[in-house]
Amino acid sequence: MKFVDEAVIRVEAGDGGSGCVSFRREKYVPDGGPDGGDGGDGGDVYLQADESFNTLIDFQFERFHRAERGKNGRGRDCTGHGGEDLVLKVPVGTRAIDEETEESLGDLTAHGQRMLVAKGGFHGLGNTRFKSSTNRAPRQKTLGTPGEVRSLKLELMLLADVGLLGMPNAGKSTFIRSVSRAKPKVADYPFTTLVPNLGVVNPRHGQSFVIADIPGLIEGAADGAGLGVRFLKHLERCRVLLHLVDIDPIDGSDPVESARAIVGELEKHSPKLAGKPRWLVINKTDLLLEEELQERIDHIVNELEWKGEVYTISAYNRDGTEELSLKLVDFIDSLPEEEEVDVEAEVEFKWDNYHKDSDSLNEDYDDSDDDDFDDDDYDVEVIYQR
Ligand SMILES: Nc1nc2c(ncn2[C@@H]2O[C@H](COP(=O)(O)OP(=O)(O)OP(=O)(O)O)[C@@H](O)[C@H]2O)c(=O)[nH]1
Ligand SMILES: [Mg+2]
Repeated sequence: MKFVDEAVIRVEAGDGGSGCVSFRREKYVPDGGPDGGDGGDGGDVYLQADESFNTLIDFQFERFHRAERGKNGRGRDCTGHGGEDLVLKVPVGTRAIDEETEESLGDLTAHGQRMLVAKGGFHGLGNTRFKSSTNRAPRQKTLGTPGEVRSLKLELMLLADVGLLGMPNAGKSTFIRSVSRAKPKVADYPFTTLVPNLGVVNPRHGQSFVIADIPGLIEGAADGAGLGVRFLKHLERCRVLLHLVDIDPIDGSDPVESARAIVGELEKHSPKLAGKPRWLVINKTDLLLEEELQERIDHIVNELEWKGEVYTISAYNRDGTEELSLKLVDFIDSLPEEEEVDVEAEVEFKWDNYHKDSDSLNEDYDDSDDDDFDDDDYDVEVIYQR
């Protein structure tokens, strides 16, 4: 399964509707007072996690998303309607990043969780608001403020329980093929896998886990060699990592050296990942005769001074793979639940002082000595003129 896990979109909140300048005009009521209503606030744009989506592929095709503008105010004290909010459904596990500042806005980690990503504009005020004892026929109004516009980078962290690590050609894709229904390409050359693959493993009825196959790592990956370490981020949420080691590499390289290189890259790139439970999985046992096999396994384990779990498999023959899957499902089930996420809580909005600007805008209007109706009319929407 090909996984689209990044998308850049543009979100535009609605502008605030403008206030209105209008005066009451009725039979037998000469000189009716001001009755221009306020505009409505612009609609906000939210991201909402939804477990029925598991890729960001829709956002690759539809990049522009705009919430509704607030309606302008009208005469007879009619306030304009607020613009409708726009809620974009994204898969659980999506992270939103501001493309310009590269600031992470937050992660959506549970179904139903919402995050505000663009705040709608604040409404403009109608002329009713400017009425005072000295100015009973004000002709001021304010315009709505523009809605926020933002370029967002969405990243989907694959929510895999088990992550596969290893050199190119170690047999990672063969392993995921043998234990799940995922069918990534397998070939006898390095860097066959170019995008992460996910597979669901179901070793026992009612118990399953998700496994992630990522492109192989090589020495220097943390500095960009090969395909680099950018795919390691997909393993950040895994509960356990499987380090696959080819027992008899076709290019004659030393499995111990290769394994050390992987651990080195992991530590260099992310101490958090390096601190996760890691199991050694020695693959391709079918390539060696039995007497040679045990010797080679012991050698690898001793040289690496490996203290943790060790498994030996032949991913190709499916030898030992079922046992490993059962151990994995039991291990994952035995772990304490991950921190509870408060689903009700909205993710904090980082620009909550946004309205400060629109408030100060209104203070600029000092109508105490503004009796001159011919004053700058440029932004006044005149509905009624005496
Ligand atoms: N004999 C034998 N060959 C295997 C076994 N597992 C994988 N292979 C072979 O090793 C080669 C590489 O396998 P892949 O599964 O593509 O390896 P990978 O780790 O996904 O490689 P990259 O995607 O390049 O990182 C293929 O030719 C497989 O057929 C095994 O258990 N025994
Ligand atoms: Mg592969």
